[in-house]
Amino acid sequence: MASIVADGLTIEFPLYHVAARSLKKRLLAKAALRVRTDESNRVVVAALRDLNFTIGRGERVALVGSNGAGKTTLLRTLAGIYEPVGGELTVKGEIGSLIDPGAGMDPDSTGRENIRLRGLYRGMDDAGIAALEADAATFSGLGEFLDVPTRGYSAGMSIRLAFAMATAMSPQILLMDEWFMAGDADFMGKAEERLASLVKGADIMVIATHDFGIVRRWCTRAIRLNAGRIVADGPVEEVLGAMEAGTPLPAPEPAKAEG
Ligand SMILES: Nc1ncnc2c1ncn2[C@@H]1O[C@H](COP(=O)(O)OP(=O)(O)OP(=O)(O)O)[C@@H](O)[C@H]1O
Repeated sequence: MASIVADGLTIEFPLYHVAARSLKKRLLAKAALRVRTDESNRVVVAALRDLNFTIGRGERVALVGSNGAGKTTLLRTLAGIYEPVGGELTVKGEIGSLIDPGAGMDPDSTGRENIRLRGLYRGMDDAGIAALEADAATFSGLGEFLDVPTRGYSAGMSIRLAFAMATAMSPQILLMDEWFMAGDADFMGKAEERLASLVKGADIMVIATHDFGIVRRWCTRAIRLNAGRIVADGPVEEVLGAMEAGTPLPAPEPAKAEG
């Protein structure tokens, strides 16, 4: 059964090019809550700090919070793109991610080749790959562009292909960034039904979004992040209601300084 368990999950990014002593000092003083120096005297930004949560089967979770809160970082960590520097993350179940349209695509290969590569990566047999190719070709509506290297695709074309490929499979855990819901109107009209059945078929969905309409429509639970910490976690109306009412956040704790 699909599940996600985070226990003290922490993600940090080193900030390179911050070697000059005075700049480092100024940065640390200004952003003391989020930035610290590590044991190697590097300046690091704490993108996620000590997160604890469990997501189980049937939950559709929205990650909400202001810019830089950590939503995308958490989504990417769940997808296995970032390694935690602290704590533990246990993800059980096959993941399908609609996070970066270019992720997992070879820019020098054509759309069609990328579809085949994805099928191979998923361990599909020839018949499965042919079916995937036919389905993604029809659904993406890319026509002759399917035989052009994806490097030359516009953002909208990349979304179409990524969407077509991802929704042709049915992952147990669906990870999604909101802009996957923001394709052109024509395409989204067609995509809507498919997205709904994808969400329905998944055991767990996690979506990062600023759009409360999307949250209310698709989600059962909201986790609110602020400066890399969870500040609220509960039913959608409870979390969004507090955000809309402007309920003040608890005072943030500074990142632990080591250097
Ligand atoms: N690759 C990276 N290198 C360095 N810092 C990063 C990196 N990715 C994210 N960060 C930092 O981590 C913090 C969280 O960023 P993140 O993109 O996860 O926020 P977000 O909630 O998704 O924001 P937005 O709503 O603007 O997309 C920010 O301070 C950001 O600058």
